[in-house]
Parts: sequence; structure tokens; C-alpha cells
Amino acid sequence: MRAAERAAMDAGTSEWELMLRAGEGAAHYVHRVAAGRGACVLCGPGNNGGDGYVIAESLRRRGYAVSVIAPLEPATDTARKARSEFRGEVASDGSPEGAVVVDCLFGYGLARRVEGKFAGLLEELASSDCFKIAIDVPSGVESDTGKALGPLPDYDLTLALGAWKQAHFLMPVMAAMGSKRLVPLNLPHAGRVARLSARPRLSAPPKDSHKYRRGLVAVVAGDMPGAPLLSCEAAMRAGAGYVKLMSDHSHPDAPAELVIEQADLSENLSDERISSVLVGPGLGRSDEARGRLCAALESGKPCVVDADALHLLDHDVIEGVDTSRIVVTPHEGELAALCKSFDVEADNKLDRARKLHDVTGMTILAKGPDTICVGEGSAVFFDAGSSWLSVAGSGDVLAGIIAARLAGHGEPVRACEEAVWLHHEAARLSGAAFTAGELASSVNRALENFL
Ligand SMILES: NC(=O)C1=CN([C@@H]2O[C@H](COP(=O)(O)OP(=O)(O)OC[C@H]3O[C@@H](n4cnc5c(N)ncnc54)[C@H](O)[C@@H]3O)[C@@H](O)[C@H]2O)[C@H](O)CC1
Ligand SMILES: [K+]
Repeated sequence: MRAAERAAMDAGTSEWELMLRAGEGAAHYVHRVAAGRGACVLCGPGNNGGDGYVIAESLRRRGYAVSVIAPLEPATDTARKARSEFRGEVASDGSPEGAVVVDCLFGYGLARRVEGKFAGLLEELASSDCFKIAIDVPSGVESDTGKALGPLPDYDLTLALGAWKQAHFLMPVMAAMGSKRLVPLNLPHAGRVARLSARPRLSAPPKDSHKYRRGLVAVVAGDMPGAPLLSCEAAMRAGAGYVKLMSDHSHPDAPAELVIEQADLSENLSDERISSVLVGPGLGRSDEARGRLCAALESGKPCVVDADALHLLDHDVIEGVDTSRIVVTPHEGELAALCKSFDVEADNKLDRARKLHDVTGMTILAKGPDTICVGEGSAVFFDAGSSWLSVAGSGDVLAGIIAARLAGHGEPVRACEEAVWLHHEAARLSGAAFTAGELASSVNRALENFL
């Protein structure tokens, strides 16, 4: 961010111009939610505070009753200029009043724990029932690591300035940010950090489609029969034209539409009509399971590696495999296990996923309330889905959806994005305390909402 700002300023844009863009852009959103009600802006001593004075002046000009609380005078020239441009009153003390409170105490310049008057203001904000807006990041949050360095109110809206910071998509702080919007500052190459996944638009199969063109998904079963059945149902309902279960077991409760192939796995996976392979759900971690994982990877097909199979992945197993077609879907614990297997060290989820991608070439879908996808050239993050997704089997369903989307177009990052959106929507449609089976059975209804 600092580099992007410097580049903009070297190219002749003044810091004041950037602050005006940030403040006016943010004020536009504040105006939309305040809708004429009283507003209070909390201003810190740095440029985040400077943004606050610009916001306050913009609201005042729109006829708002605006109060500003600033425990310290501005410490930068640009913030001083913004302070001088604000025609309203500034109090150095007081409590955040008004229907809408805008938090401009600290942005990415937060350097240590928040204490004293600043902490007091954040604590009062946390206990008030006003509409809370954080500018750039919540002021008690370290923008690079997402570490909370002070009281963390539950905000209704967080307006990121210029580009998303890592804190915007790391738990636990992202859960306190409410809705997230990005205020563009037209900074060159500021968007390189990461992007918030945009709602995908899916389409019905073309008129001349057939089951193989829509994609044949092969799901490799292992020791436990239940999990892969969830993945198969999710894949069938997420748009796959044909789903086969490669299993040595009999599955008496398998749906009639599901074709079950026994016999030689490598032989079966060599069928060139197979468009994607899913291995992991219910696989187990035995040598036999490892053999089935290797057969899946050696098939050369686009492959989703999930659950147990993630504990079997290492440099030997991916040796000679075209990992650009491999998607791995670790939750926190599995991500830690993968980092250990591939000697990756990092202290937050994004960096772990990024380094794992750099070391292995695989597309990493690091799951959780703060799901992040790192693949070729991009880091994508997502708004959290329903917390009811924290149910056994929900990962098997997601893996099946990814395999179906991957079978359709063969693009790993796109398949992950579509699948996370479908998974979240299926959860929303399933209501409260749903089972993984109900979640899987809702996937096609979810798909309808993206057509
Ligand atoms: N990204 C952009 O293009 C723009 C960013 N803007 C805004 O500028 C802030 C970053 O401003 P900066 O002055 O670097 O830092 P802060 O305003 O976040 O605060 C630093 C300020 O606060 C003091 N300080 C730091 N920690 C503490 C603490 N725990 N207790 C007390 N005081 C503390 C520090 O000494 C400094 O004085 C960015 O977030 C955007 O909001 C531009 O305005 C617009 C373009
Ligand atoms: K802030």
C-alpha cells in the first residue's frame, strides 16, 4: 500500500489529493447509510484521522449535524490541512454520539497497543448501539497481520481505502468488520495484494451439450463409504454431467444415478472422458490409500485432493505431477499438516497458502470462516458463509462441488470460487442446523440463484 501511494505521489498525485479521494469516497458510503441522521467522526493523529476530517467536512456540506472527537491534534501536514478544511467543531474529549459513528482513529499506521483516551473511545463505541463504520481498518487492528491491538467493536461496515489489507480477510478480526466495501483511489498496481471474490454468473449447459461435455467426475473412495457419497451427490447437483464412484466397497444406500466402478483403479481412471478426479473424502491414510491417491494424481486429470489425502501429500507423491491442475482444500489443521510436509513456515493463513502454492504449484483453497484461495497469479478471499457450515461432512460437499465445476471448465481458481459461492448459498438455503446430506441436496437449488 505504501509503495502504491509512493508510486502515485511520484507520478504527481499529492497526498492531499489521495486523502480527498479517500475521504470523499468514504463519505459517499457514510451518507448512504446515515441517510440524514446525526454522525460523529472519531479522528486520530495520523492520516486515517485526516480522512476523518475530510469525511466530516463532506457530510457537513451535505447538511449533516456532524461532531468530531479528536483526542490529539493532527501529527502530519496532510492531516493538519484536512483539519483546517473542516468548518465544524472538534472536541478533544467526549463520547461517540449520533446514529452513525465513523472510526478514523488509526489505519495502517497503528504501531502499538491502543491505550488511554483512544482505547476508551473504542470501548464506548463497542457498547453503543449506533451504526459503526471503520475507515480503512478497525482502529484496534494491525492491518498486515489482523492482530487485535485494542478493543474491537462489532462494526456494521468497513471501508477499505485503495486496496484490501490482509486484516480484511483474516479471522478473528474479519468477523468484526461487518460488510466490506473498497473505496477506489485509482492507485497504480494497488490491487495486487488480493481481491474479494465477486459473485459468479453460471450458465445452463449449451443446447448441444451432453454428459461428457458437461464433465465426467470420478470420485475415488477409500475405507469409509459415507463421505464420498456426499461428494458424489454434491457433484451431481453442482452441474457435472456424469459422476462415477471408484470404490471396492458395495454402497447399498448409493443413489440409483451413481455409477459405481470396482476393479482396477488406474485402469478406470485412464478413461479419457473423465474431466476431473476427487480423492480424499473417506480415503483413510493407509498405504493402500496412498496408492489410490498416487493413481489419481498419475491419471494426469485435474484433481481435487481433500480430507485424508491431504495428510498423504508430500514432495514424493507430487513428483512429476502437473500440479497446476491440482486443487487442495485444507482446513486450518490440514493446512498446518501440509506446511509441515512441504517445509513451509508462515504466521498467517494467507502467507501459508501463498508459500504452499509457490513451493508446490498447486491451487490452495484454505477453508474456514476466512476462506482464501491462492492460485496462479491471484489471492482471492471471500465473505464468510453461514456458521452452520461447521458440520461434519460440509467439506466433503464442498470438494464434490469443486470437482464438478473443475470438470466443466478445467480452471482451478475459478472452480474454487464458484464452489465456495455455491456452498455458501446452499447453506443459506438449508436454514439452521442442517446436516451435510441436506446441504448436498440443496446445491442445485443454490446453483439456480447464479444463473
Ligand atoms: N492508502 C492510501 O492511499 C491512503 C491512505 N490514507 C490514510 O492514511 C492512513 C495511514 O496513515 P498514517 O498516518 O500512516 O497512520 P495512521 O493514521 O494509521 O496512524 C498513525 C498515527 O497514530 C500514531 N499511533 C500509532 N499507533 C498508536 C497507538 N497505539 N496509540 C496512539 N497513537 C498511535 C502514530 O504515531 C501516528 O501519528 C491509512 O490507513 C488511510 O486511512 C490517506 O489518507 C488516503 C490515501
Ligand atoms: K480506522
